[in-house]
Amino acid sequence: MAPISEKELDSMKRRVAAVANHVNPLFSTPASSSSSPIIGLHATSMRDSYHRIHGQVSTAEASWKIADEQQFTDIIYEKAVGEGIAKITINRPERRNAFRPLTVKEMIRAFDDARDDTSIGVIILTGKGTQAFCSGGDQALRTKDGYADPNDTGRLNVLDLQVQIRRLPKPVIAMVAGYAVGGGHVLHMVCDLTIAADNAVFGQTGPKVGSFDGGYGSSIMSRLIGPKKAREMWFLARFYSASEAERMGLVNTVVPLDRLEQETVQWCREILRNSPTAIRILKSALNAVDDGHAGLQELAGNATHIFYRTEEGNEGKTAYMERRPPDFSRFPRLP
Ligand SMILES: CC(C)(COP(=O)(O)OP(=O)(O)OC[C@H]1O[C@@H](n2cnc3c(N)ncnc32)[C@H](O)[C@@H]1OP(=O)(O)O)[C@@H](O)C(=O)NCCC(=O)NCCSC(=O)CCC(=O)c1ccccc1C(=O)O
Repeated sequence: MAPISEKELDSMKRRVAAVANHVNPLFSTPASSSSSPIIGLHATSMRDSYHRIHGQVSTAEASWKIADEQQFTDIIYEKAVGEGIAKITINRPERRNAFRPLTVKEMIRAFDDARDDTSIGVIILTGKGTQAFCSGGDQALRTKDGYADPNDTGRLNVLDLQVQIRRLPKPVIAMVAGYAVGGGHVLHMVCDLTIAADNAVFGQTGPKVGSFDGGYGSSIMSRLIGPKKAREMWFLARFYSASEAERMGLVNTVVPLDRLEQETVQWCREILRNSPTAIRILKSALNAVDDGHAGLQELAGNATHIFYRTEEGNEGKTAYMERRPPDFSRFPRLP
């Protein structure tokens, strides 16, 4: 038998831990979201039978291991030891984590890896340090074609990243400390959930610096905060505090800066003990109407994915391979 690589071993450990975390009650302090309007309900539900059986998720710090086989320079790519969480950190704090084309290319590779790793169930996107999540495209590298690394033709390759996050069949959580502005603001909006630190600042700067995002940056924003507020945010290009952003529906919760990662990891753990297939389909379902044909394709692709795992789906393939007519008669025509 071929020896198991370190990567495969890591992956196996994460899958086993996911099962263990589900069946073993892990009693610890309940998730407390000071700003959550449903805190009372959340606290009450801790006494129901689900919580008696499953307990609370652990609030222990995650232990991160670099998953950097691809030698990144502009990002840090990590996976939590023993649990299904990946973390992608934009690592240009001296530029307030502005992205250049290389940064985006590296993020795309890391997201691809996290998608393909079956032991990963949730991905955190964040920025290095506490001053910025991301300040958008690196203006020093902006050319008339878009953003270009030295000797390259310019492009707007962050648009590919936005589509990748939107279609990725696992939840992506933006963990925001400091500025999330310009294209950085669009990135957090494209993520499925946003957990903000109390020092977070949100806003679009495009109209001030001669740029705009008329794609997801406009349509998703309008869905999140409503058409009037979206116009305000783009036309005036003001900045908003974390609490204003929470009131507007731009973020899921706001926590003290020193609890940002703990809270985010706790949300990841809560997601991880739920059904991966349910989460996968819900993500595509929640995007489907807005994403039109692409949304339908994503949702329907999930149906095919599940169908391939059924006896009925398999009978068609097996019959074809055995050069015989398929026998679908044993499968009921359900009402
Ligand atoms: C983020 C700030 C508000 C932070 O202010 P402050 O804390 O005072 O720090 P500074 O001293 O300003 O900055 C420190 C240092 O970082 C450099 N820097 C910061 N942001 C950028 C940036 N975006 N590009 C290049 N460099 C940046 C800054 O120059 C300083 O360097 P020094 O050498 O120390 O002087 C503030 O920094 C700020 O307002 N930054 C600019 C924000 C901005 O306008 N971003 C660009 C918006 S446009 C965009 O992101 C387009 C993205 C895109 O590709 C796109 C294209 C097409 C469709 C959609 C999109 C999309 O939106 O994604």
